[in-house]
Amino acid sequence: MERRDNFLQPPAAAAAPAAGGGKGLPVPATGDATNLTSSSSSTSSLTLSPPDFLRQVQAALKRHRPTGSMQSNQPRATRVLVSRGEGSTKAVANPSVAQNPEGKVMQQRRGLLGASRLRNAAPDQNKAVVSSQDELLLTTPLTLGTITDTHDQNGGQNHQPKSDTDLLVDRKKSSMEVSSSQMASANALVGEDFKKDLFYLTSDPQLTSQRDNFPVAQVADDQGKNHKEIGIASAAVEMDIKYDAANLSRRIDEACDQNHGEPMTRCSAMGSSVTAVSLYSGPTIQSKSAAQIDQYASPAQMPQCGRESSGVSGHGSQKLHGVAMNHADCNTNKQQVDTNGGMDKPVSSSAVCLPSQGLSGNDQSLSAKDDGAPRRSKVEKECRKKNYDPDVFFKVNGKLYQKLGKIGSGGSSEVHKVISAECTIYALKKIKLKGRDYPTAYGFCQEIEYLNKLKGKSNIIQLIDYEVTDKSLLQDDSLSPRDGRIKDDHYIYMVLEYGEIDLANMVAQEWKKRNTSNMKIDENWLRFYWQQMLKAVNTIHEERIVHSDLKPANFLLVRGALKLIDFGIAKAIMNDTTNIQRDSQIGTLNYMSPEAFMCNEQDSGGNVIKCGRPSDIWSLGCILYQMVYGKTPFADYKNFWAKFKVVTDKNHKIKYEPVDNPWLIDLMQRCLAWDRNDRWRIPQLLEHPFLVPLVPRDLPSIDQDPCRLLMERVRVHWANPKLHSFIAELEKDQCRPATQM
Ligand SMILES: Nc1ncnc2c1ncn2[C@@H]1O[C@H](COP(=O)(O)OP(=O)(O)OP(=O)(O)O)[C@@H](O)[C@H]1O
Repeated sequence: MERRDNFLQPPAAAAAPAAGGGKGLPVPATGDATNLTSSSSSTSSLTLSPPDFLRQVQAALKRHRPTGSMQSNQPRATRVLVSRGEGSTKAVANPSVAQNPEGKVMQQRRGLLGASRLRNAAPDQNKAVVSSQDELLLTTPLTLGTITDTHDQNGGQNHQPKSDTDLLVDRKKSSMEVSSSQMASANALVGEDFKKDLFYLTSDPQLTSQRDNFPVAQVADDQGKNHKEIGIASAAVEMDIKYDAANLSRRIDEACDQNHGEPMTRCSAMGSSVTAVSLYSGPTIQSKSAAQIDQYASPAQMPQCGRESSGVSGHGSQKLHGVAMNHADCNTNKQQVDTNGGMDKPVSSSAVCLPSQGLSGNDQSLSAKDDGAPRRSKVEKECRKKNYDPDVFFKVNGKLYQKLGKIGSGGSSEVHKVISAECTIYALKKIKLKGRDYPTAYGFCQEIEYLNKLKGKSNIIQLIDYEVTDKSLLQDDSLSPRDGRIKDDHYIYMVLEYGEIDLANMVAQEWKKRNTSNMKIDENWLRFYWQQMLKAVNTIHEERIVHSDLKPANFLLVRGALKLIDFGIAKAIMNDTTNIQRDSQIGTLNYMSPEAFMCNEQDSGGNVIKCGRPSDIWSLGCILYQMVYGKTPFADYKNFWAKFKVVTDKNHKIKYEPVDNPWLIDLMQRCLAWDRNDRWRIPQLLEHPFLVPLVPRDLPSIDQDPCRLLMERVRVHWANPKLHSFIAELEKDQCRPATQM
């Protein structure tokens, strides 16, 4: 009600937007920023004394989206981070850290990591691991003595600080060509034994290289269940229907149904006698494919178990055929392939080598032959020896995911598009641990912790499965800190819902459209995504998590809805003050709040500056500003130091060019108030008039009511500032928020 009353205030009675502590809602003025942005908090005003490290920073480095579905030529925001481990080793140099001996810091990490919960948390999609807030990791104070300008050329995985005084600005691997090797598809035997989940995947590299144009595949829903088919890479999935016959026929039906009633491929399923079935969406195969496949698949795997030469023309345009074959077929094809050197024959599909028991392949379409048990068992034996090809597959908790292409590289990870045995597309995030210090590695595990905590939340990317190959990271039986770095080849794998495109690309596309057609802002587009962003961030704030690295690239579109990703530097709020201490990773420059820049410094009142929810609100404000104006508020300040100076200057006025809807400017100002206490919280923002337009109230419910019609007419001209006072006068007595109609 307070808010509604505020809506009704005439402009004269309204306080200045940013100076009102976020409590009042004045009728917005026009786009003149100078009298709209202010800050007035004693608590956060600072005597600026930038830490030494900052002087070392030359510039924030930019990263680019990879090619592929999310590719863009737009410069990418780059997170600034300081190696956690290095941060802690520099504690001596940093007074704030000196009070927190490294050992204690690390002990906190381990103790609060909830490692046992991680360890015990079966990667069960249906079972969220809920942890109490108290158990969450308290991060170490920011230690900024260690910053190096390390250009990470290896997928952001080898952060080796150069010197004590260097600031590590993580330069993410920017270009992301879809390497053919990453996208290689080949026949390979999956699984070391023939258990229920035995399956066999293959796809043609040409098809995978056109990964976004593929006709059919499946994408899991939030919980990784109830697969839906969407356009995606061609892949053959061959299942041992001895174990899964019922599902198989259902899936074939589904696949056909999803393809608008047309079979996406010719599927051969011969009841219980059929040993394997391939589902294909049938692009053209050319002889080149065979060479590629041979190049990337294990040569030993392919001829024996993997291939069938279906007679598809090497340069024709025939579609691939669904294949059902048994071991005899494998062997037959082996001979064919071998005869041709394994390279010059087109490869049309894969086949699976199955155990002999219960198999009697008689698929007529392929003239499958059963040559008898002795021969089968020989093939089986050979097949059992095979392992998966790591160039082609990832293995996570024993499950294989075939690589379809690299999506991107983050500061610490590389992310691949993969397809599961269930023909579901996922994103697989792989974090290399070798060479990292233990606190950093624990930090990576923390992201898993948060994603587990956020399971089932529709606006957060869902973690389907994960594996930490260094099991010691998941043990909390010893709280003693571990020194040194991880020496062995260890990885963290996270199987995630797959996002089709990120907001950064969408904004870039929108702006391209706007520029070419001289269009104005599409407010509905803005409202639609802004509201979704707010809701996503509200979800984590309600869970007492601060994301700390909100930027357009961290919102992914999944089946039409925005979802939040990348909790790599997210932090749990530890107490009711909702302030947190920030870890050594400090966010992405263009979206960083003043307090993020000054984290752990002292304000004029001697209070330590901390980052909490308001810091995320600032980042959201920067994103909104970028959506409205095509650039972030401080984009013109090119290097780190210039940015630091201007963002931390409470007297700096952000420039807001006029826009048609003045509420939009008001909204940005609510988010970009310099004083974090003046920034609005998400529940307020969700009620802002930009999202919830005011409508007439207390009017007769007669459509033709003249007063209502007048109000609607006025609303059409809402953009005209001259009408504001008139509207305000009218609404004072006549209107109420739409939600209360
Ligand atoms: N679930 C997903 N679906 C599709 N793409 C994804 C997914 N998760 C991450 N990506 C993409 O992979 C890239 C790196 O991912 P992510 O941001 O999680 O890694 P990071 O190492 O934490 O990077 P950053 O330093 O940007 O935070 C990004 O380009 C992102 O869009």
